[in-house]
Amino acid sequence: MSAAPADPPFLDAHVVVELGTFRTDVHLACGRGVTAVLGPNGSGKTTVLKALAGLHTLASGHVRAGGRVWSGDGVHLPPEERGVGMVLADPLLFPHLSLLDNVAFGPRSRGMPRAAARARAAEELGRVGLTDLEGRRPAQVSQGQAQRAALARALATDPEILLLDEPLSALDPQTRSATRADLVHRLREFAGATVLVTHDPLDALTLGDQLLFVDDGRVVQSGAPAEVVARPRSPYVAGVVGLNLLRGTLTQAGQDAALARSLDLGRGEHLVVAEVPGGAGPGEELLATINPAAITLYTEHPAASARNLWQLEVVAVTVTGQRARVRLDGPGANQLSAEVTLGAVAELGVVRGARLWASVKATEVSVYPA
Ligand SMILES: Nc1ncnc2c1ncn2[C@@H]1O[C@H](COP(=O)(O)OP(=O)(O)OP(=O)(O)O)[C@@H](O)[C@H]1O
Repeated sequence: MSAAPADPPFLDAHVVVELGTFRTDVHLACGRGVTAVLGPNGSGKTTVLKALAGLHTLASGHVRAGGRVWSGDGVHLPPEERGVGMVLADPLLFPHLSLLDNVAFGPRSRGMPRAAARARAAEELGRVGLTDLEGRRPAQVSQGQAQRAALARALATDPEILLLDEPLSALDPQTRSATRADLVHRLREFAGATVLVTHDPLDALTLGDQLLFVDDGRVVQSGAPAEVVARPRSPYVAGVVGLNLLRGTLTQAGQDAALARSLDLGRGEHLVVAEVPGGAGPGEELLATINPAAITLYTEHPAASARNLWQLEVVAVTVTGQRARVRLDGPGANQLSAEVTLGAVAELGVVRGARLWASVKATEVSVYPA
């Protein structure tokens, strides 16, 4: 008996766009729910959104949504014929219209009679908690309220795909946090697929059902948030989820017993680990993560010799609340980050240029196939 075929993704896209010398080549397969797209500046995130919206023509590939072809096979539907709603960092509301008329503009421009469009707008504003403010103009509401109105406007046209490009980035931290909570609530009720472009790991982890990391126009990793957080596959992804990532090969058996379970990091450096993935053989390439909080710093060579010990230079210190993130550099453990208390910063004299010893226990290293 053969298994029933899986449902095709609600949004299935292979976006190949050429902008001058920059080429984006990204596959997206999204079910209903939120796909969060992360990547460094200039990596192609907005290009993907614009291609989905029909604002860029594909050099090749396709965009299919809700069972229809939007791009590809000789088709290029203009933006207004795609079922997309878009929210950018700037809410871009018409200043001379009330919130109600701003939101009604979408359905009106798609041919809905005025009274019906206003009723639809009122319903959408109610869903983002703005009923009391629907008669106000954009200048008479807060930044967060304006952004919620922009979301209502995007959803008032009943899009199949909702595209959000850094929707919270222009908000101050407190408004951002409240608006993020509103967004989580509203998106849960949205029946289509949402593609959210963001730089903020918290946005991605709280809103995303799946994460897609893009670098230099390519997907470098995708998966469920828990999977990505546990097993980052590139330094960029590891940085976003706050882990150190090292790559090495499993040491050949039969060498020094102390190094029996270790990764050869190159340049004569080894990382001793407690466990290796089942079935991994000598010479196999592996990835290893280390939580910055698991790294201990010393000013002198510690007496109790931890197996993983490096002498490194402090290249940056950043403070968040009661803890400091210390970026260290040196041979064998390039760009290692440690997280220590502010007390330790004072005690150890952690300043840029200081040379410190950093150690991590083998049991604190998590190893998985590269
Ligand atoms: N119209 C254009 N013509 C030529 N190159 C462009 C054009 N638009 C964007 N680019 C280039 O394409 C690359 C990707 O841009 P894109 O805006 O998609 O990046 P992004 O990941 O959204 O960046 P950011 O996080 O900074 O918003 C960049 O190198 C950018 O300079």
